[in-house]
Amino acid sequence: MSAKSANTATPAEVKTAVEGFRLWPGAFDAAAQADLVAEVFARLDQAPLYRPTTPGGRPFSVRMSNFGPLGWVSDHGGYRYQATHPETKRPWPQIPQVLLDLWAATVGWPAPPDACLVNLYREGAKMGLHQDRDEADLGAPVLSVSLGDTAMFRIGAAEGGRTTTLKLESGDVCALTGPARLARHGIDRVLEGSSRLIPDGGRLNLTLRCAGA
Ligand SMILES: O=C(O)CCC(=O)C(=O)O
Ligand SMILES: [Fe+2]
Repeated sequence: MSAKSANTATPAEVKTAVEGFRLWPGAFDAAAQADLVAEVFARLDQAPLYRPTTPGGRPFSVRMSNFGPLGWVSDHGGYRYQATHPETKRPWPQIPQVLLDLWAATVGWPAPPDACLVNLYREGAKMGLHQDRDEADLGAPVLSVSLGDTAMFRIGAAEGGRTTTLKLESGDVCALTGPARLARHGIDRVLEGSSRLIPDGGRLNLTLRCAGA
């Protein structure tokens, strides 16, 4: 299915080496990317980016916030979803409509997402290989939008074994579905300065999930 709602000239889904890992390169055109970045930063005024820590107490290199009824957080209490920002204690802002439309146009899951994690990568930030498994229903897909600097994304099967690396560029959309829902994945590095989309530079990643029951 095309991601027409993302304001594009019918982006095509491309085949990848990992079954269930779906990729729509250039799903957002330049104008749609700029609109989305503006919408995201306006919402971040209400829910500022912050640097979470791992349950063991190490700060993430990525700065984070969330939109939607539930937001992913991490601290000494573990990984979980909660309805409020850990620092401001306020509810997260709403998920932008364009992202809800994108979800409906791509992954075809009957329920809308209730969580949108916002990741900002700057100054060498990266994300180690991991699985997304803090959601109540691990059958629901995970959909992610890349904006700004290009990322080197690594992905491999849930069980382990060899991994594949591919570039995620600004405007690309990808999804972990079906057999790839629990795929191990991470961001090895971000190619600093490869895009001028984000004010003050960097890479923004928006990840939509069905987190609650
Ligand atoms: O930044 C990305 O593209 C991946 C982010 C991710 O895997 C996560 O937040 O769980
Ligand atoms: Fe992830």
